[in-house]
Amino acid sequence: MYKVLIADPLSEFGIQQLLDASDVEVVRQTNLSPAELIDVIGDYDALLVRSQTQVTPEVLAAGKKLKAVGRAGVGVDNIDINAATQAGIPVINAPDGNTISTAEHSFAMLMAVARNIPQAHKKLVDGTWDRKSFQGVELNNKVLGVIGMGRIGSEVAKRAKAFGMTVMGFDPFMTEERAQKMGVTNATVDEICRKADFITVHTPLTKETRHIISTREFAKMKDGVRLINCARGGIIDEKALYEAITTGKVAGAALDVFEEEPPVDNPLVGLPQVVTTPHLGASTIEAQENVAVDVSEEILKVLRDEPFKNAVNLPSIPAHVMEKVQPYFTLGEKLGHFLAQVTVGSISEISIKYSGELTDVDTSPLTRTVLKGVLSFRLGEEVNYVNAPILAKVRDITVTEQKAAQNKGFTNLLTVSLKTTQETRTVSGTRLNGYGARIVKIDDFAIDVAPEGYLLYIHHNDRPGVIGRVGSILGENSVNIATMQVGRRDIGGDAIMMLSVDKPLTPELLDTMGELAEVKSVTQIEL
Ligand SMILES: NC(=O)C1=CN([C@@H]2O[C@H](COP(=O)(O)OP(=O)(O)OC[C@H]3O[C@@H](n4cnc5c(N)ncnc54)[C@H](O)[C@@H]3O)[C@@H](O)[C@H]2O)C=CC1
Ligand SMILES: O=C(O)C(=O)COP(=O)(O)O
Repeated sequence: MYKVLIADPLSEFGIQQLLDASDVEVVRQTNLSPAELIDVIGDYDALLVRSQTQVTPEVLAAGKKLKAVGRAGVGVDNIDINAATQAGIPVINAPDGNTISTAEHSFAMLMAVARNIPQAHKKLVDGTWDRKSFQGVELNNKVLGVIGMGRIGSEVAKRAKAFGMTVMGFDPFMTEERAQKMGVTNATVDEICRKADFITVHTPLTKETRHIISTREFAKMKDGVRLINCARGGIIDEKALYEAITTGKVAGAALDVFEEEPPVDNPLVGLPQVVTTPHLGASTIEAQENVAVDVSEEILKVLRDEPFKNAVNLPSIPAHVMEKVQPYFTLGEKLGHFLAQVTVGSISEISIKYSGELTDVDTSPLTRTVLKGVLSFRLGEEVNYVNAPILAKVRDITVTEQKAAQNKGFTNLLTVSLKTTQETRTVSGTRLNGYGARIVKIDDFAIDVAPEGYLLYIHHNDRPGVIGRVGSILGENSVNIATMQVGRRDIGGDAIMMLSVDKPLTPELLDTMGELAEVKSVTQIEL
């Protein structure tokens, strides 16, 4: 039974599939203090949060059983991604579900600041019919600058155009073609500052975007400009914004997010020109249902060891790539695991060669499976697809990927080599139609073995009687042979035997086999 802790309020409808899952127990405990969370997290397999709960390195370290952290929303700045990656914990977010709600909220804020709606409302509620103080501005024919033209920024731009605004957008990933298609002028931050009547930010908060709008940028802006931040506090420098408003440069600002949340003694809150909401961008029935459904679905997949998408600490795999690489995930892992068991010495290099149709796609997800297979032999459950590359790197293991169009007759062929301080060993595998995964080559020996169960890998001299003696010893010791394959280079030369057996051999029996005449080595492998 998997235990899932929901630490921030999530939509009941959205988490229904978790509640319905017979292999999951859901516990809802919101408003836990950091110390309380650290205290309880050790019992849980997954943790689900929104933006409130801080998932610190200490929380992750205490979460000994944690297999996933889910974020029902986009921004993951409340989760220590580095620490999660080091610990091999996938962080799953729900990037699509709240786009429209946040774009609509941003637009509502833009209109509120253009027409002083909250201020006028408040005055009327307080008893004053004041029609003079709240003259606003039209949006029609005004210039809107959008910094960050991702999901939300693009939706805001679309709505602005419907209101007759000219839109200038800045995003390092926006191509000229996409800008044209959207009817947006591709601009720099500098150009936006000089020309825009309204500026809205929709980037994540990063080192680069922190204070992307500050004193220098305000100085370039038109008098009477209005700013909107429904992304993250700190993208607009709050001190510089306060200064720009109080000196009359900026006519107004609409803020849904703050450098410190909730804001404490923040002079912007309460300024007559500033409209504020308490981080409500994603707070709609629809968005909350969407993000909770999305993240619950993904968390279930992680817990059940099924392929998942949207992990922020794993590269996402497009569907057309997934279709090609997924059938090889298990094979990749098994080839790695096989080599880790047959090699001696400490590993210095893992190289993977892909040939055939796999050369057309990004094979890095497959490389992760190979690394997991190699490293998990020694490091056990500590290794997974998230942390395998880091664990290899900290151990100074070089990982190389090679692609060769030539495929030696197989639709696809994966060849993995492991270089250690003492030797280099190589294994190749493929998937055969109707037969599934097969190991087809070990070092220089052609072979055909299913990579599963208990295997005995015997290196011997090609002499009459060796195979019979091996079979007899196993039979005398009640070890049933399921399949047997032999491979040799030349008649009477170096040869290998690969047996799959129904149960593992005792160390004593392995020693006895190793002492047989003409047998050079016997290695037991479990796949
Ligand atoms: N107020 C709220 O409740 C909500 C806030 N958000 C926040 O909104 C922001 C945007 O979310 P999405 O549009 O879903 O993300 P997104 O990832 O689709 O878009 C972000 C865009 O910012 C761009 N970007 C990154 N660095 C940049 C830079 N230096 N200059 C200009 N652009 C840059 C990226 O290229 C990307 O296109 C995030 O910070 C997210 O956390 C999201 C949902 C709700
Ligand atoms: O999705 C995001 O990035 C948000 O900021 C929404 O935050 P929330 O889930 O409403 O606490």
